[in-house]
Amino acid sequence: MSTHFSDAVRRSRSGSSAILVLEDGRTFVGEAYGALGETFGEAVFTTGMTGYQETLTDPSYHRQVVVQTAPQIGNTGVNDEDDESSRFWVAGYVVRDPARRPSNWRSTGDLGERLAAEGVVGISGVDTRALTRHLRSRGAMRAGISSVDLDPQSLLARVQSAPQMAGADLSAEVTTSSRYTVEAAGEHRYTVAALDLGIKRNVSRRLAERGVTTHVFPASSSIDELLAVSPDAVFFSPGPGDPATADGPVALAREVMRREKPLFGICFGSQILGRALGFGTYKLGYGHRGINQPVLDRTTGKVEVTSHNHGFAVDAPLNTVIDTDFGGVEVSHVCLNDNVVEGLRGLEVPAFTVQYHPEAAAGPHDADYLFDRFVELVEKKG
Ligand SMILES: NC(=O)CC[C@H](N)C(=O)O
Repeated sequence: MSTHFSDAVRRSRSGSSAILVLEDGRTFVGEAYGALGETFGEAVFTTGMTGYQETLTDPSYHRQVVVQTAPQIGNTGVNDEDDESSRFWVAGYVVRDPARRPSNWRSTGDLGERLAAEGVVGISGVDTRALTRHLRSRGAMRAGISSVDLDPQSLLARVQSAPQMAGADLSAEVTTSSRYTVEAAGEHRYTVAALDLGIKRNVSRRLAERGVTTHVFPASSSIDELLAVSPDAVFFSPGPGDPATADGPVALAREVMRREKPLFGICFGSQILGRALGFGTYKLGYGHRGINQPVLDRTTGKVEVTSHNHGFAVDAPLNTVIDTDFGGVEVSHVCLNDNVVEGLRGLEVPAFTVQYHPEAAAGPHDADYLFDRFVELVEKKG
């Protein structure tokens, strides 16, 4: 460790020191936040000003070191209502200024303590603006956080041998071990079989509000297992990892479409459906993560402000009807920041997808209508 560097480590504000090392060698010094220890993952930034609890519990962040661009994190503590799954999933957590004293009427605890209890190794006191600009110009990359080894060179060697996100097949690590059911709220109207590739609770909640009973299935389920609950429709969930690895779910999506069951896919589910229709997927430079991404719904001409969390995207031509094994398909939604494909729609097969998060949690509710569209598709089919 250079003298200059150890001085910086000693100067850190309080508690234990920690370092963050990116795979290109860029290093940030700060304080340990959450659990003490060492962790590795893909460094990505999210721009949401609210919703850190939903972010931390979103399974799609599995194996990612999440950088919050919002400078103050933890102000409203944690509560018993906002978890999007049964645990924290992020591989590591990077913030600038953690709240010393959380305050909110729903708060039941402190974020730093919850991070520690969940075993999430984090770092605070980081210049998250500089880090974000670095990731934005160089791209998302592997990173390590350590409060046990403060030597950047030795940490860098381990960062460089950590697994990449490209090629990562993570569904089996986040999916439910057995099937469970989320009952419709009020009168039951329809039954949906949902493939859990890393589902968020708000998806089944949004469906339940519309009279849908959702049976949530493990990622490795077969078409016969799905059909055994006599679903009116099938849903493919969001989830972590590289869609290029998801051959099992891609084959399943083709089976669903062959049977002309209505099919809706969100995010990872959208990428899988894209592949099932014959499109490729690719890795974005630094991804879309935040809750104010503008998306154009080309079927209505309306712009919606939406919640995103994706590092990969579907490669499909924007301005034409595309001929696929399942008939004509068009790009229904695009991101207005960069023209990335944000949704697909079958013109003959009853299937559609969005690459972003109509379930929000966190985020605005502009895209809530997509759950209505799903139910309308089921109605039409029935
Ligand atoms: N939220 C998601 O479903 C993410 C999908 C995929 N893992 C990506 O990063 O693009």
